[in-house]
Amino acid sequence: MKYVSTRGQAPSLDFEDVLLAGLARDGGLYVPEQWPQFSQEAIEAFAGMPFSDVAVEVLSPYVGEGISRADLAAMARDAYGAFGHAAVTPLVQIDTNRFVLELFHGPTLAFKDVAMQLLARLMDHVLEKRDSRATIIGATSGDTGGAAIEAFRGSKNVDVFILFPEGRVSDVQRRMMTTPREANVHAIAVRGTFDDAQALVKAMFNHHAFRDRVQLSGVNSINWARIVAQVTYYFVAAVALGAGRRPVSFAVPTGNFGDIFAGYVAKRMGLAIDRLVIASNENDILPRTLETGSYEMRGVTATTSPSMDIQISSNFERYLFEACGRQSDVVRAQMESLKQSRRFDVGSRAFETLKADFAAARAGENEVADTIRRVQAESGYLLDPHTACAVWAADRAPESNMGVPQVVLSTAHPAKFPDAMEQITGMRPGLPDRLSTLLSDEERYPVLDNDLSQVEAFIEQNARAIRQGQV
Ligand SMILES: Cc1ncc(COP(=O)(O)O)c(C=O)c1O
Ligand SMILES: N[C@@H](CCOP(=O)(O)O)C(=O)O
Repeated sequence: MKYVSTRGQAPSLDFEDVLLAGLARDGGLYVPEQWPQFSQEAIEAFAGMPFSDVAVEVLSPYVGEGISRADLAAMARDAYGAFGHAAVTPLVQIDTNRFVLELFHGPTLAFKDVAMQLLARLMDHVLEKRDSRATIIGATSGDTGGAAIEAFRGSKNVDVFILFPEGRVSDVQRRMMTTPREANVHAIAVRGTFDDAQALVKAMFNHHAFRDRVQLSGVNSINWARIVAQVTYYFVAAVALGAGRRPVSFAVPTGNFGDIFAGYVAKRMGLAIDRLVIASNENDILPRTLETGSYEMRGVTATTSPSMDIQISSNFERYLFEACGRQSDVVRAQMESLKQSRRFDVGSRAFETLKADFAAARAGENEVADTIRRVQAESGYLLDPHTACAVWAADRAPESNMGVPQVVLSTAHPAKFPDAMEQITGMRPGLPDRLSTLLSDEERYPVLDNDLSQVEAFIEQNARAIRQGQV
């Protein structure tokens, strides 16, 4: 399988190079040249398979020859073996036709672990094979950072630097990044928003001299491997609810558009998905785009679902590329317009496709709180604020009551947001015993300005690989 850039000006790469590249050299995002197809029989045959076996089936056509099926299977078994639930991503029924897909049974209690645990093993495997090293940078609004630091801590092949917006993540999220003691992992607070941090990451990728000097790699969902590893749970959930015989709908708490794009990929591969519902919090750029056909940035509002406090949804670029018929010059112009004027028009053809592929709704802060309290009162189930946005959106999506099973992706455990949960429910959800010292462990992190040269200098000074002259 070859991968092409959404901006059409970077070389096509195979899976291993895409895995290490992160962002394409023209600033675009890699997508596969074609979408592999599964027949309905092949999809139905996933029923009853262990999660890791479905992951191998889903990833194999994307990975190609470079990594053997046996190695991929061993990495998937290892990645998912340590999850806190035997099903890895269990479904819990909370209403007649409503199911919560719990994606938070990994080490850092958020859906990011599902992809990151496998991604770390894939990267290590490829770097080991090439006798090479990488410097990984990432931006986080709270969860990607902890998942990346957990997955790569102690790795001898990589140094990890995660930028998070100062004061805009929960204490639990911050401490998951700042308390690990391994010398190869670093959390950096940036004076700014997640969008600023993500812009710094992209700027480092686009600064080719720096990129080559430190052998930059990325673990945000700009990295294709992150997306494809998230596709697995759409198949697993849909098959458990009868996929093949009937369609299933999904409501997805959305920020960087990665998780919902993974659902779109599952659909392109043959999974019968009735509705993909984009759920946003007050930072509602995507629902507004679905209404108007115009993507327009506003300031970011801090909410009780901080991981979704995002205006620039990186993976929307992948979707635009598909929706406009893979015209990279159109995407390039849209991204240029976003940079210059903080807006772009989706275009009439892509707008029609967008409205056909997705529904969208925005949950305000009161609606998030009401949803958490209502679902708890009605079913006893405790939603975290991100998942609550998705329940709210699922209730409002057109055609959400057709008798089609509705799966709400639960992207984080409520214990990651104890202050918000206490404020909303009066109860403080506790962390699992294995994290009992998290809130008292010593933290280490610098606070840097939103300034490219300052951040690059910190990375160059602190990457072991660079200091030791190994890259
Ligand atoms: C808990 C949680 N929910 C939802 C999201 C949104 O996911 P995505 O960025 O893939 O749209 C994030 C972060 O991305 C998150 O951490
Ligand atoms: N919500 C995310 C933001 C980054 O998203 P990613 O999926 O592109 O890594 C976070 O928690 O960091």
